[in-house]
Amino acid sequence: MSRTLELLPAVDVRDGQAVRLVHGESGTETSYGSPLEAALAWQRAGAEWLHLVDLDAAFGTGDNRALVAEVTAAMDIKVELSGGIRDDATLAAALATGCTRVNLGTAALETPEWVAKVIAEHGDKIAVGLDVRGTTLRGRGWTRDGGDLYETLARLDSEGCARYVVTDIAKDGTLQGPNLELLKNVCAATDRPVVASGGVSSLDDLRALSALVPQGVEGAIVGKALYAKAFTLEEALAAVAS
Ligand SMILES: O=C(O)c1ccccc1N[C@@H]1O[C@H](COP(=O)(O)O)[C@@H](O)[C@H]1O
Repeated sequence: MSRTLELLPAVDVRDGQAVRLVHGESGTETSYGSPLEAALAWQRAGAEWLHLVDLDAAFGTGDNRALVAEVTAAMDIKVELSGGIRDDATLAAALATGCTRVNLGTAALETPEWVAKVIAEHGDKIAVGLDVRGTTLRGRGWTRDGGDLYETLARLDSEGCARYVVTDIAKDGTLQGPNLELLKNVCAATDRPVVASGGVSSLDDLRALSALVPQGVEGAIVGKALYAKAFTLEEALAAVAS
């Protein structure tokens, strides 16, 4: 039986607001109001997952931890939590929200021993976000280079990482379509499931990502396209179901 592409509508939180960025650059925010209202709207529309990001924690400009915990607690659906999860304390706080899994970015680049340890301890509750420009990973709010994509992928595979969330920074927030070549290359390099992030602009993009499910693309994060009303979440769910 062929699997259906999972859709993860995104709620990125900056300074208490749901926002979208362009290329993940601080200062490019468009605000979309209450994160809780946005998350509840995606849940009402039929989402099975929420991709929830604390952008202040990712950028190191503070955090929205209490709000992110409040949103997670209000959800009946699965939540993937990202942003600023870099040590025992921030990981414990993230897992204590009741989220389904967390997504580690910077930590996988800067503290690989700690990441290997928490992968061993928490299994598939840990995903690693591979945020790339070309094939160079970026951390600390995507402001610093963090090594080669494929070397890091091989290391994380050997440590038992359960899943990767792959973001093409050049596409993120741009409505230019996902980087299908990058996703195919990552899927060819690992047998772990891959969640695609960045660039989704149309239902055809979602159909193109669905065609990569047999190669290992498990899901797709959808952000700007939903907020810009390029399509509704109901339409997106129908498109990947057919
Ligand atoms: O999602 C974004 O738009 C984004 C932009 C800039 C930086 C990070 C962003 N999101 C996610 O944050 C985590 C990384 O956080 P950290 O490095 O672990 O603190 C990762 O999931 C990014 O995709």
